[in-house]
Amino acid sequence: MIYTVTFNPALDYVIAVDHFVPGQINRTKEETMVCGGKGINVSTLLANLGYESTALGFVAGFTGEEIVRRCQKAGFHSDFIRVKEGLSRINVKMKSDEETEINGMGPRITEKNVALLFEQLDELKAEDVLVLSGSIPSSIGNGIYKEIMERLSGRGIQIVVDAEKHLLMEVLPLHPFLIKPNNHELEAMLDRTLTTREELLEGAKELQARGARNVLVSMAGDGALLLTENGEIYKEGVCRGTVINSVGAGDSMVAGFLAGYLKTGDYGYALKLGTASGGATAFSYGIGSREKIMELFAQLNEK
Ligand SMILES: Nc1ncnc2c1ncn2[C@@H]1O[C@H](COP(=O)(O)OP(=O)(O)OP(=O)(O)O)[C@@H](O)[C@H]1O
Ligand SMILES: O=P(O)(O)OC[C@@]1(O)O[C@H](CO)[C@@H](O)[C@@H]1O
Repeated sequence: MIYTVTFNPALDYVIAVDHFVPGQINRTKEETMVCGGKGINVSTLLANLGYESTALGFVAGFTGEEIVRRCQKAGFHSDFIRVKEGLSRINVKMKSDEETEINGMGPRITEKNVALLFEQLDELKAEDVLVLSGSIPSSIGNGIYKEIMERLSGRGIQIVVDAEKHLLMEVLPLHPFLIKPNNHELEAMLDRTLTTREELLEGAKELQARGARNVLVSMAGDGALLLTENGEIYKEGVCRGTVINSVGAGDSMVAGFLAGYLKTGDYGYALKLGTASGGATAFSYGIGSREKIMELFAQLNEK
């Protein structure tokens, strides 16, 4: 079974505004609400591709109940812990001349809540896959991903981590199966500018030297490169299409990559399916559909 953990799920309010001007009243010309949070996005795309997964994490209030309802509708299992106070966040994703995001803080998670999550994670079995992704609410220490990985260490569980700088840096010595920083996150982790593909590859090698098994570096409209644990290097461009909103493209890439790898064990195939999945989401409101992913996957194989 694949499990995803989203510490801070969200409803993503995705809007389009013509030429957004700060400090003034702006009006939307399009708006939609989708279920979000990185792990939930991974579960959604996996479900679109026909893969079963269970989404774990914390929800609160009426927004939390709506997230649970939407997860059910999207066709994957969820077993969220209900936090008594506060509200799951509503994150604003605005497409205008530039893409702007305002992400909420989310509810306060207590130690008792975290203990319940640990009980759930203790049930995982060898061969299960665990995806840890997204930010951690300020009420929980930043060491939580490391703590989870230490707790599960030696049990044969493949762990994928997609998170920002410190969260990711800390887990490298615990040998995550896959990490997927984007180029900006890689720069932030290594504290230097990485402009060329060669520089990005050097950066990926550094993260591998610190313990990551496979390093997938995504570069939005410039594609992605993969450094595998066998030392192979794969590069992939992007699919053709019109960008609607790229929020969740990275999560979709992780999900597509996982689905492709679990199906074939072939890294090149996994990267292609990840690329098609990232593209499908960038070209959609919300997470890409199976139909769109397959159309883009065929496009990549034309080359
Ligand atoms: N503008 C685009 N055109 C085509 N494909 C795209 C575009 N943006 C993203 N993708 C696809 O999605 C993949 C992941 O995108 P990106 O690097 O933006 O991830 P990310 O920064 O983690 O995204 P997010 O945090 O929004 O989920 C890219 O490697 C590419 O295959
Ligand atoms: O605040 P975090 O947890 O870092 O990111 C949350 C988020 O921006 O990530 C997803 C896209 O990757 C969105 O669905 C969601 O709103």
